[in-house]
Amino acid sequence: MAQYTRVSGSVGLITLQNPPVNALSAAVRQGIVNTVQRALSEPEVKSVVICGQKGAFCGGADIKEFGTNMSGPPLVPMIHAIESAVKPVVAAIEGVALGGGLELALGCHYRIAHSKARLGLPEVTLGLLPAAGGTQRLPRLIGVPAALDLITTGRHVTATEALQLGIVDQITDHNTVDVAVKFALSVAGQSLDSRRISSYPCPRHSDFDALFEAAMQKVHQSARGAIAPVACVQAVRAAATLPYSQGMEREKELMATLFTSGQARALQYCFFAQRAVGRWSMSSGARWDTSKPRPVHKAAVIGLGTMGRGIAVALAQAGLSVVAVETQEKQLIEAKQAVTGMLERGAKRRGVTPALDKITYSPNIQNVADVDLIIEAVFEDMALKEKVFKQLSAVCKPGTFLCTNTSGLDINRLASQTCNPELVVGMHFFAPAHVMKLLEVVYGPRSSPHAVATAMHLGKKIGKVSVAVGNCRGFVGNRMLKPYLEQALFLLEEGATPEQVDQALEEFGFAMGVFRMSDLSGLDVGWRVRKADGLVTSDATTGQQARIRQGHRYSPLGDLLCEQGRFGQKTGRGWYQYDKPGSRVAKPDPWLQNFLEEYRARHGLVVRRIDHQEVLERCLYSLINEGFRILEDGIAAGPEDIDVIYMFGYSWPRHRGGPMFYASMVGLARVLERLEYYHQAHPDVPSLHPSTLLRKLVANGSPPIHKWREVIKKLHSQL
Ligand SMILES: CC/C=C\C/C=C/C(=O)SCCNC(=O)CCNC(=O)[C@H](O)C(C)(C)COP(=O)(O)OP(=O)(O)OC[C@H]1O[C@@H](n2cnc3c(N)ncnc32)[C@H](O)[C@@H]1OP(=O)(O)O
Repeated sequence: MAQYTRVSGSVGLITLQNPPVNALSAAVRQGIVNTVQRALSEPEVKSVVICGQKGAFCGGADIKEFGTNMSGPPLVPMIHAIESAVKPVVAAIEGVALGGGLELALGCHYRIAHSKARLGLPEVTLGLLPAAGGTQRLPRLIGVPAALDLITTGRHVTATEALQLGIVDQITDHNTVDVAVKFALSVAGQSLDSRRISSYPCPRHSDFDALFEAAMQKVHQSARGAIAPVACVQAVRAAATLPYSQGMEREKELMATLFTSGQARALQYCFFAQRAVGRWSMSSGARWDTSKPRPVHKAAVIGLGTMGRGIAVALAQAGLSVVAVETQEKQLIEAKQAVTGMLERGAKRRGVTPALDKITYSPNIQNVADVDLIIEAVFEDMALKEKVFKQLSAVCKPGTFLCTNTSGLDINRLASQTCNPELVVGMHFFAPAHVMKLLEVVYGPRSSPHAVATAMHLGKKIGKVSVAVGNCRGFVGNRMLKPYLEQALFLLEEGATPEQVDQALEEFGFAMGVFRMSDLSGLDVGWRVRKADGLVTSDATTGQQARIRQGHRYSPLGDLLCEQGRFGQKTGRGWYQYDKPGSRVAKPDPWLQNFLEEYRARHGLVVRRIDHQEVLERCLYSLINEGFRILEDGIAAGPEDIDVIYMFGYSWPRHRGGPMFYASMVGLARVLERLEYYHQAHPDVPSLHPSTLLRKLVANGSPPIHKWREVIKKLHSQL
């Protein structure tokens, strides 16, 4: 809807009304068309102001309408009618002007923004392009390089940057609508010839060919197979090289190909999935809307290794007071230096003062006595963590939440070391902890809803996308990673090379293939865990028996590399070779080739040709299969939780919508059929055995992903 009022005698004020962000639904578009017509037809009205209700101008097209048969007036002629108006139209921008919202503002003759407003064309992040004239008007207004940057990245700009770029004409700290009305009165009757952006020539550039070639190269490098950024460059190129009307035709054509693409569906699913995870629930039935977080003003971090340092930085940057504890004197000094550097670099990037005074460093665990919440980040060793939890429980004030940054150990066991197990939750950060957006908040059987609510709330405060998950080995992310890594090793045994496996996964869209990623994380990390689990030793050294553990197929390849001191990038050798320890450029290693050949010969393994399809199916479907088991076990509340974890923590390509969404796109029947096929070929690999939930979903006619929760509920009620 849009409301129309006449203010100051001669200004028609149009207010978009569709809370919370005044998205351009069919009703809002119809409202704009009607009210603009009315304002233009009333002789008393000399100028018009468009604003949004409740402090938000407009969050763009209504994403919920995409995929439906969109009725109501289309955006392009609506904006054209505003631009062609003979009375000045002023956009009063408060809050956000994003996507179609900014395109609407670009159709107005003047734009006045509040100093706190944010503007942008984020359509690319939804697999689309700004197809309401945004790709044609913005380059004409601010030049091709700046428009390319905004349209291909989708980044939001502040009002100040928008003013510098020339997107807005004025910014104000006062009531934006009042300022806009006053301005509208002052420009009433003036010529609008120079105010219609579509009539501007696109600013020339010394070498358009080179500029667009560089832009295309840049998006190809960063897009990892996403098609929208490429279409954005093509559309801006049309603005630079064609008359406006032909440019609009090109924009429409390109949008048509994007609009119906699977990538747009995936990215729009991601948008809503990211918001859905905030509405968390626990398997006990406790939920986000009935569980109140407790305030956290002061926090402590125990253990200042890589993770602890990142966590301390993330907390301090969000304005919390932090006690950073490291009992090893030398480590404490090094950590202080490192954290100071991280805070200074971060502050420089963001143009703020570094939050150095927010952190106090201490070698003494007793100094956490007055904090509200503690995050333990000591070495990943159960005995050590148990000891620390016991100590913490004795020294902290009543009500202090005790969190652990374990990546997979049992939360319940740690909770049982404390006097108040209901205050214990996992906060699983991802490295580097001050950069990576994902936080798994892990609840054990005794964690209280308040503890979960507090950790989720804190996660949001420090800028993380937090997902609440249940307690099991590896939680959601690392539990699903296990079969994926396992398949990659089996593929090497059967004849593939690390380069081949990585290439297939990188072409799929992962930032790094499994072997390059393992080299980066350090091969010794998993080795230590496998040793603790008693998996590394075997009575046999050759033949099939040497590759069986606890009754199932096991590949000792990773263990053998570690025994050679090949821990990955940090030692200069792993699945690849590197120029020197710490170098990042991975090169195929002839040593590894020989090693694999000898290994296969020793174990009587027959090499065969493995294609990309098999690599993808075995690695991804086994991971997805585990995802179904996680849903079955109630460890994740819904597929969105898993998908968000994989997109934000494991570089799963966003344009494929997360592993569970991807499975729904491939077709559940197809995933089931391929898992059955591979399980028949490898009956000693349980992770290839299709899960009950997958079978149930297929038996139920493979319902769309938003209906899976119903099937899961039914399944749980049958158990
Ligand atoms: C046919 C097409 C022709 C022309 C091309 C035009 C295309 C477009 O305009 S595409 C849309 C472009 N706009 C965006 O991408 C903005 C999306 N929204 C956001 O980035 C954020 O929501 C926000 C910055 C506007 C606000 O952030 P925040 O304050 O953190 O709130 P939430 O993100 O939680 O959002 C609150 C609530 O609003 C829903 N919502 C937000 N934007 C839209 C939208 N454009 N359409 C529909 N719904 C929207 C969001 O889902 C939340 O709802 P729930 O709480 O129910 O999840």
